[in-house]
Amino acid sequence: MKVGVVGASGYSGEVLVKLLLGHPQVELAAVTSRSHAGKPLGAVIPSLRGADRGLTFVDSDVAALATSEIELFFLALPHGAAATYAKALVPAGKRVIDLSADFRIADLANYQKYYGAHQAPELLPHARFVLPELTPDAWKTEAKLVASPGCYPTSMLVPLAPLLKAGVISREHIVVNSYSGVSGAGKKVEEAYLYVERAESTKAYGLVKHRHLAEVEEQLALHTGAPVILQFNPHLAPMRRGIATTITVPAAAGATIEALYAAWRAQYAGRPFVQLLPTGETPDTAYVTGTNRIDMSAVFDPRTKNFVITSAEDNLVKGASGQAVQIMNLWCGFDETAGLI
Ligand SMILES: NC(=O)C1=CN([C@@H]2O[C@H](COP(=O)(O)OP(=O)(O)OC[C@H]3O[C@@H](n4cnc5c(N)ncnc54)[C@H](OP(=O)(O)O)[C@@H]3O)[C@@H](O)[C@H]2O)C=CC1
Ligand SMILES: CC(=O)N[C@@H](CCC(=O)OP(=O)(O)O)C(=O)O
Repeated sequence: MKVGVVGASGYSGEVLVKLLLGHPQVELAAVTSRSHAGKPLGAVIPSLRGADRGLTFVDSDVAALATSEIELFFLALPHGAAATYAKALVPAGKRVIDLSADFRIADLANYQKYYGAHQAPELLPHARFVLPELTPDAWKTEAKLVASPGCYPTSMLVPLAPLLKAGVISREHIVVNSYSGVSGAGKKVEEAYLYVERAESTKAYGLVKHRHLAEVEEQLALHTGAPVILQFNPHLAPMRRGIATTITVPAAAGATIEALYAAWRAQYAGRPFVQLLPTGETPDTAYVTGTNRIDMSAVFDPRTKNFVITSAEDNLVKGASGQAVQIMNLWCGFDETAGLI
């Protein structure tokens, strides 16, 4: 099957390209970028020098992509831009997996509250938000367009959704602190992301209403049947990639750590990309970088009666491109783990 990456010169695009070049069932047939059109892939992504299969960047010309032989496109574009591509590709019969936020939020008013005007609201009924370990299978036949979850949302939804559903944690007073590598901000030249600003320094940002709350709260309400409100505190950490998330939440009356792990095991038994670490052992971004895994664990604090839950993932793999490949695998009937570790 021929696939293409639109926006292949960005951070998530680069990781997608590498995963797809190593995928046993697909042929990477197009890599696009407006600013690098005409350049060999290995000249723009130096880690692929000599290994770029002769691919050359083409312009991100949506009309040409819509009439190409390519069956499935990954959109690794900023939100807003992604919708304008989907608007032409989906009616042309292409499958689209969008890494941006444009189709993650089913409720248009909720999208507009955080992102402003939507460029293709007519596609929303055909789009499905898919977090493979949580989303019921119906999406595989219903979707024309799949929204891959955000990086921070993956790090919270995977731990929280089964626990809220099982009633082992409180629905209130959920506090989430996340620490992201700087690649999470995309490949942009801004003072805030310069080496001198970010090296050996950590700071909170995006308080108190980060845009990812839109999809996290919508998904938690969907999975658990009632509204959930989170306090979300994102931080920029001095690392290239990775997200470490710590969630503090009151335990439900009588809930034990064993009940918490039982709820996780019930949801994730047999899922290759969710690893449960024993209570007392905490996940580390160093051990998930380059993998499609999310590692997580929890501990009960008898003093405060809180559970403290921690997760770690690579923002560019399970938080973006690896998860998008996992979605393609499930959508196209390939092995879920094809091309992924
Ligand atoms: N970085 C991360 O950790 C994560 C990112 N995402 C999402 O994935 C998407 C891509 O993110 P990321 O890789 O970080 O972004 P980057 O800024 O690193 O890359 C963006 C890519 O899109 C292209 N592009 C930029 N503007 C436009 C436009 N208006 N029209 C067409 N192409 C454009 C750029 O190439 P050129 O300008 O040459 O065309 C580049 O290839 C975003 O929606 C982001 O929110 C999701 C999860 C995690
Ligand atoms: C560190 C950093 O700046 N992170 C980005 C989120 C990462 C991202 O790309 O957002 P999506 O997952 O929605 O695509 C931010 O806070 O806006």
